[in-house]
Amino acid sequence: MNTNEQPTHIYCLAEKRVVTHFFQKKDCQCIKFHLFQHTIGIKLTMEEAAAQAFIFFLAGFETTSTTISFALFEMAQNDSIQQLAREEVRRLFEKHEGLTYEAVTEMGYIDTILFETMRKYPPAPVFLRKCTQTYKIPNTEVYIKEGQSVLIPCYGLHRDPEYFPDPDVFDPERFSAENKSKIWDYTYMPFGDGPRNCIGMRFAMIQAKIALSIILKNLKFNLSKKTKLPLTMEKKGIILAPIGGLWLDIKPIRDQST
Ligand code: HEM
Repeated sequence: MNTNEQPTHIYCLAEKRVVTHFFQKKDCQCIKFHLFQHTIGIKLTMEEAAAQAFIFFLAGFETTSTTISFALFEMAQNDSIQQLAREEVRRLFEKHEGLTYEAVTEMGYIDTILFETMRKYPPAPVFLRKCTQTYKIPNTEVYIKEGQSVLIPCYGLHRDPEYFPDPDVFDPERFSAENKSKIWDYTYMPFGDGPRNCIGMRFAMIQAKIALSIILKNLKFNLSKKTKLPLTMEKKGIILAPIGGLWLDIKPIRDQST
């Protein structure tokens, strides 16, 4: 790092963690860190360690919380979907005696809700690639030149009526076991695609299902008048976010049989 620059918060945190924990205490984590460096044959500099910590923080936090918020927003407007999801949670909590890994993996309906939420509101609305080899798009005269940046319009593809009829309608059934296979390749990519797709995909799905199941079991929610409809999205952010936020009226469920 350039010593004239102020270290970033993430850099300081990473340095504290790596230096004190890995290098001075020489505990189990330290051995794992050295083994990892040895195995892949790469030595991480402090800046690289800080960059990795930063991308995990950026990519792993807001994306999942945004997805959970939009899922609640859609369920607040679709009471039958909210009720079906709650029934699934109750059934699986009863079957598995609480919130277990098995219960989470069997939450098929909530899976479809999350997939449909990420179709309508992909947290990363666009992502980028850099062309490494000049490529001619088949049956056209269009060339993508080496070194050229390519922007992949995930939000646009997900809302294209050619691939998703009535794209503004929230319909988890699009992702039912029967319908999922009918979706065209590369038209649905909330986690990106290829060797650099989202590394946290499985973790994100589990995390979101745990959060949603606890919320659905204990709370009932409706749309608050404070939410401005139709939603308009912030134009400057990296992660999709509605202007003015999402507001819900939330009530605790006292009688678990309702
Ligand atoms: C709903 C939640 C999430 C969504 C929608 C999401 C989406 C994405 C997308 C679109 C990319 C770019 C993929 C590409 O360019 O092909 C990405 C990359 C990445 N994501 Fe996620 N993500 C989520 C959660 C997470 C979580 C929980 C973590 C970590 C704990 C994470 C870590 C990463 C990392 C490290 C990358 C960069 C991978 C690379 O460049 O090789 N993400 N994510």
